Amino acid sequence: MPALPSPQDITGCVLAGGRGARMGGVDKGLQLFQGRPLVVHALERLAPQVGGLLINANRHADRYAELGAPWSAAVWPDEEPGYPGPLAGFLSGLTHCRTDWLACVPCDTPLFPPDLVARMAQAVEAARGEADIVVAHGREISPSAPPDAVAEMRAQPVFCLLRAALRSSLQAFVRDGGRKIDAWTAGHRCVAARFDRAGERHVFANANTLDELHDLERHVRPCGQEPLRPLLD
Ligand SMILES: Nc1nc2c(ncn2[C@@H]2O[C@H](COP(=O)(O)OP(=O)(O)OP(=O)(O)O)[C@@H](O)[C@H]2O)c(=O)[nH]1
Ligand SMILES: [Mg+2]
Repeated sequence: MPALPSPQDITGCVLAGGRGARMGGVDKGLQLFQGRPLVVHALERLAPQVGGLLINANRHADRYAELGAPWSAAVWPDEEPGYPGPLAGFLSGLTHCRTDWLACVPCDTPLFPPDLVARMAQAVEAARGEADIVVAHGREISPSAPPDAVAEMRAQPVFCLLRAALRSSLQAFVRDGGRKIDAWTAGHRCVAARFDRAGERHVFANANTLDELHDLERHVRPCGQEPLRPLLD
């Protein structure tokens, strides 16, 4: 198998299966961002990077199916009940993808890098194919923060590239009550992909509350032909 996964080897999975507790329990992926549901922004940005798409959601399956239709993105819920966390979303994606790799992104981070998947794939190649998981690393700075705001580079583990063969390991981990992403990834060959270039200060800014969502919205160019970008990088 070649060391560099190509887009056709990768299914993109938009994670929209959370409780949205900090947003008052709403279904986050359906919240509007500049007039369109967050899940649509994620699908639109991920589509050119991968061979196919799926959506992981635990509520409003019909609505997600309708929104995913332009990309033929099927909607799958968690296998485990009770909102066990993002690992359950990874598991659902690994169960239903038909490619060797799965690229996960959350639904609440509309500025994620347009070359996210290619750079995670390059990290597999840099490891000469000796990697089963790539986790994105980057800063998480709101576009509304002052220009001199600083934040540490840190793992952004819901942005990851997973080898599909990890499914049974993840299923066992989740069934045994495992919930922490890093506890699971630590048992596998895991490498980092760094997103620290000019213009990448805000790429992992995510909306966990409605205030954060509106704040993010105010500081991003209205959508046009170009991917969403912060007003000031
Ligand atoms: N499938 C699935 N995905 C989840 C679950 N919990 C969180 N996620 C996803 O993981 C990503 C990051 O989670 P959060 O930003 O905390 O979103 P959330 O869990 O909906 O929000 P809070 O309830 O406020 O923590 C989001 O894309 C969520 O949809 C879960 O139990 N199942
Ligand atoms: Mg979040």
